[in-house]
Amino acid sequence: MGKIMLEVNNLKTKYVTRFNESVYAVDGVSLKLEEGKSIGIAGESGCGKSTLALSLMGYYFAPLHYMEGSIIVDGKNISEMTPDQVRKTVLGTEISYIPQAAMNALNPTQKIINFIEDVIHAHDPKMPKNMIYDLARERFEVLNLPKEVLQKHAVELSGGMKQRTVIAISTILSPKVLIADEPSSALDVTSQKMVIKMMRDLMVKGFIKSMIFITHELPLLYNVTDDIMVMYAGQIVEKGTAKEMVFDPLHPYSKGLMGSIIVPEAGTRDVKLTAIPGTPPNLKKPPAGCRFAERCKYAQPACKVQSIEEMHMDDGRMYRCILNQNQLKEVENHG
Ligand SMILES: Nc1ncnc2c1ncn2[C@@H]1O[C@H](COP(=O)(O)OP(=O)(O)OP(=O)(O)O)[C@@H](O)[C@H]1O
Repeated sequence: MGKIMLEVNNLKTKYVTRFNESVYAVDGVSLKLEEGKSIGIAGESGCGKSTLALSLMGYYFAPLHYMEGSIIVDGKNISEMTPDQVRKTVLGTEISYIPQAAMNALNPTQKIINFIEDVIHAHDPKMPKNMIYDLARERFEVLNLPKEVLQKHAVELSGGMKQRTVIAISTILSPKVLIADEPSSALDVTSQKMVIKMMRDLMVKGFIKSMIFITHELPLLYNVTDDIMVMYAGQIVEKGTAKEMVFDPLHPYSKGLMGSIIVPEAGTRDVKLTAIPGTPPNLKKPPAGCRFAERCKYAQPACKVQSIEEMHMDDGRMYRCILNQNQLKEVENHG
């Protein structure tokens, strides 16, 4: 096993709304990410992926609140740091986050090099301009961006270039963990894959140490991340290698998620277009039993009352269901 870059144990976070209601958006998430590895996190809209990304940085501001659990980045526990400590000692260097639609958030009045200078100077106020240029050019090369882009404004760039520029800015301090939330959803599928592969190249070249990608599209992660976790209603319901998860999902929700997605590349998998009926539960009052039970065609009476623990298998896979694979097959065949 390689060095652990990120270890998360039983992390729970919630939003507190202005009506003082709690939304339990991340409820007991654990994960381990090794140096040189990537994890993809997939799930439907509203299942807590973005909240998990925000929570992993340990940077909590109302309405998001930390409840319990630990986040350890390269041996350092960041879960109990103040936002100010996190800003100074974690963001950019330990963990860097590319939020959804980040490419549209670039201030149009600034040149690209200015963004890069700002990020570097927040961390190292004395770094001279020529060194900043060198660092920027190095990243740009891996990301296939001409150095002229450094002198341009965001509005002058195409969508793909803007996306790659955002990645260059976010990784300029060589973070140990890069978290990218739907890093490329505004692009076509081929460009999306390209963007994700470029991030991988950054990791291979040592500019970042590990990565987490968040996406709706589980198959997009195949061939791109090492492992995939499927998230549902604030919990991880399944974890396996990308290949296992795409070709042999175990949890009924992952099976449904695979079936509800059109696969971009022919031959990746036979897919029938069947959306999962129903909607995720309200996270203000999550169900006592399995959170997916209301939508699950395999559900048994016990599923709705009994809390469902993670089931760890000998081969390292995990899924959260009281039925084993034989029992699921049995239900499939005999109802
Ligand atoms: N600021 C907020 N205040 C209260 N509840 C929130 C807030 N932001 C998100 N939520 C709720 O938290 C839950 C998880 O939302 P989150 O955005 O993390 O899901 P997601 O899987 O990232 O969805 P998407 O793929 O659409 O971004 C949802 O029930 C959502 O309504």
